[in-house]
Amino acid sequence: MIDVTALTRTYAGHRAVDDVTFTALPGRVTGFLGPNGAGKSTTMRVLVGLTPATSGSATVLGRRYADLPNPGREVGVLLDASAQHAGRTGLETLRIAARTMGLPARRADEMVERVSLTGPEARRRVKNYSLGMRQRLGIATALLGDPEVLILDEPANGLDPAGIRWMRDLLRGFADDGGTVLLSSHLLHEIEVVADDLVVIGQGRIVAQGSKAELLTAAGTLVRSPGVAALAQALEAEGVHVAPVGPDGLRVEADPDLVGRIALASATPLTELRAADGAGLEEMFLELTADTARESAPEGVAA
Ligand SMILES: Nc1ncnc2c1ncn2[C@@H]1O[C@H](COP(=O)(O)OP(=O)(O)OP(=O)(O)O)[C@@H](O)[C@H]1O
Repeated sequence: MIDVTALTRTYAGHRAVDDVTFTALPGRVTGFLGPNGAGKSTTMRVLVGLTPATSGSATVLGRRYADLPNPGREVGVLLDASAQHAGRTGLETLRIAARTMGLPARRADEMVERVSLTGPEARRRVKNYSLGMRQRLGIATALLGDPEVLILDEPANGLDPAGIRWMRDLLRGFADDGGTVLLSSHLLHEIEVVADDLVVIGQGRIVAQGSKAELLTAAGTLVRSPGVAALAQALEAEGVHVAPVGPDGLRVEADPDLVGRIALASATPLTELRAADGAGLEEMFLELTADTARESAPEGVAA
């Protein structure tokens, strides 16, 4: 269980994290999603005591991370895979971490297997590791103490498709066994597949949160029609909010059933009518973060 309440972290007057509140529950994977610079890493750094909060609180298993007696046994953390000691081998890294946590050395060997590093890879110095191998080593370190909670910042960075699949299965299994997983990403698709709950952040502020199912439902209906203008008018006359999608489509904040009935009543032909899930979540993410993403065009400039 992770609890973040009214958390604010300011750097030189800039609110990197601004009044953020969310919970990550046991048995669920919570995806922490936002564009670059949104405040994900800062929130996670506060959670694990690497950066103090300016105000608000962040607790893991009901306590501040710094107050956990043996944090590695309770919380597995992967914040920056490139922060590992470059001159040590992977196995040495794990053995030292095991000793620090009071675990037997064989636990390190078990973790090497768990993250599918080969024997020769585990005996190679970390400076010669690929980014994907560093991520696997970082995940092995996080899992070493058999924690209840995992906090992972962009863990899929550098993993190939098979590695991403492997990590997804690992996180799913961890949550299914009752663990709490908080993982961040700036890529919706990466998170969409594995997360049960989503917390979306832009410019330090939460812009949406809820179960993936809820957020998908909130994405409404996608409808296309050769008479799209008339359809938009009919829907709006019923008090239903619409937004254009392409030349002949609308995204409608209502169920497909209601949209179909209004189309029938207004005798407007339809070429497509469906729940706007999947693509809807992506659109929602882009919309929610468009104001905050650095890629968005400045006001008054055509994109
Ligand atoms: N130590 C620091 N000093 C000053 N500003 C900082 C510091 N750490 C983070 N920031 C600023 O806080 C904001 C949030 O950064 P953060 O790294 O938390 O974002 P993020 O969502 O993790 O982004 P990314 O996806 O790029 O990793 C950014 O504007 C960043 O420049």
